[in-house]
Amino acid sequence: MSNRVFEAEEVVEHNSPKDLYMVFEGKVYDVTSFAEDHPGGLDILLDYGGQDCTKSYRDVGHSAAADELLQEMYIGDLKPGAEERLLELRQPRTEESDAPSILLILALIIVPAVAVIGYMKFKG
Ligand code: HEM
Repeated sequence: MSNRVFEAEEVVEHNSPKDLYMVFEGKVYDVTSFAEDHPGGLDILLDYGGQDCTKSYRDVGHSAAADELLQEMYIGDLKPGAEERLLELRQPRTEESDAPSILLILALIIVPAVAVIGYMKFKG
């Protein structure tokens, strides 16, 4: 069976924590299931979501165990020569969730609370 070949256009779409592809040495890996457990953190992986991580992966000096893990997540090959196209298509990171941030929730509680307290003090 021949390996699936991915276009750069397809790989770049997979750049969120729940759908995360990465390219290493011309091969495409679906690291979604592992991303949350990455010892180096999810955040650093998201920086390479849908992108080539060959250099950074090597620079960290990942262990043979890490290499094996990576092989288990292999899903196909990047179209030959498409690395440059990947960079051209680089998209802004997709954030973890579209739920409102904790800061926003706090602001929504604190602002009315301060307003009510202020009003009560003002009334005497
Ligand atoms: C794409 C698949 C990846 C896999 C399967 C993977 C796997 C692992 C594993 C198993 C470790 C534990 C140490 C070791 O065994 O070497 C680790 C550590 C680490 N990884 Fe990755 N990694 C991946 C990608 C990356 C990328 C793209 C970066 C970006 C720079 C990165 C940064 C790190 C860092 C900084 C640590 C060290 C964490 C620490 O010891 O505090 N990893 N990774």
